[in-house]
Amino acid sequence: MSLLEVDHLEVRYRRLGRVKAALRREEATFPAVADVSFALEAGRTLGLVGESGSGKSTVAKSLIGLQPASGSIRYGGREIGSASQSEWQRLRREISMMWQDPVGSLSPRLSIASLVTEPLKIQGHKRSSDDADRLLSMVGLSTDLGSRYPHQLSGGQARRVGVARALALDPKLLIADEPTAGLDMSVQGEILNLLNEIQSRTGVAILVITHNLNLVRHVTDEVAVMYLGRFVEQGLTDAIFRHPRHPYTEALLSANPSPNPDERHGRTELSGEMPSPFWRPAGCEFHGRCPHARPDCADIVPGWTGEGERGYACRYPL
Ligand SMILES: Nc1ncnc2c1ncn2[C@@H]1O[C@H](COP(=O)(O)OP(=O)(O)OP(=O)(O)O)[C@@H](O)[C@H]1O
Repeated sequence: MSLLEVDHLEVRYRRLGRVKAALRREEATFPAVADVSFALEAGRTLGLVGESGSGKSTVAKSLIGLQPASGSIRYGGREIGSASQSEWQRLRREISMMWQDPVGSLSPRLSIASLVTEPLKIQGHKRSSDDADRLLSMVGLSTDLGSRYPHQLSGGQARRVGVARALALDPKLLIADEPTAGLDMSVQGEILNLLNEIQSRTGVAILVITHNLNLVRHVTDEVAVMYLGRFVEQGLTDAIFRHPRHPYTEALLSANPSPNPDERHGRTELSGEMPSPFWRPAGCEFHGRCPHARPDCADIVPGWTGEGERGYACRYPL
């Protein structure tokens, strides 16, 4: 049994102007996430990648109970998709979310010691300066920083504080949304090493949502590529980086070439913009932007092909 098992997840949002849409008998909601399934084991890291608007954050919000979804979300073997508020109070100790800019969004008037230990307080635990020192040390920060305030930290220190907060309750699952966004390359590397090191020490499972393929390459065991709310390719990171089968995956990788000669493959340029999820193209939803599309791609929805260490949804894979 995996720690997290997601089956046929679907999230629908209301369309803006839904009264007009209802009058025209169009659907008033649209699927921002459709038929998403995956499993994540303890101690493993899965990366969710895709362009802006592909549905990554929506998946994360449904996993932490902030966005109603259909389908099944099982955590530790138990269905949590329809967990009550009080069940979520308990689950929040085990499933932790690290938001983008985790410190910038917090109160500038709280000291760093208060910020890192706040999750303990919210869960009703007594907190002491020892807790703050332990958490700051865990993320490689000097305990002296506890008496400072967020605006006095560098970007890298602030991100470490965000990691400390997210891990304060010793979660089993960490969902990290763009953990390296806005950091320069060397600091990004430090944060990636920190996540890897904490995972090997604690066995926490990590779901990382990102545009940053370097991050995916360095911290994930598996990757799922999202396009218009669906997975188009999913599997072991090494296999996918060595030989992407879906043209969309190759296009994302081409935009961020690897220094590793084993990861040199053809180049696919992405043209145009991702369509809106409520005007979904017929056939393969990627066909209008795919340089390898054939005429029938516009009509026939590609099924899922499982192939050893990965699967993909393309009738004419690379
Ligand atoms: N509350 C909402 N109401 C209606 N539509 C929404 C809402 N939140 C997101 N969307 C739409 O759902 C789709 C998926 O958005 P989502 O934020 O999950 O994508 P994302 O891949 O996380 O993007 P980013 O990388 O920019 O964070 C987009 O078309 C977005 O415009």
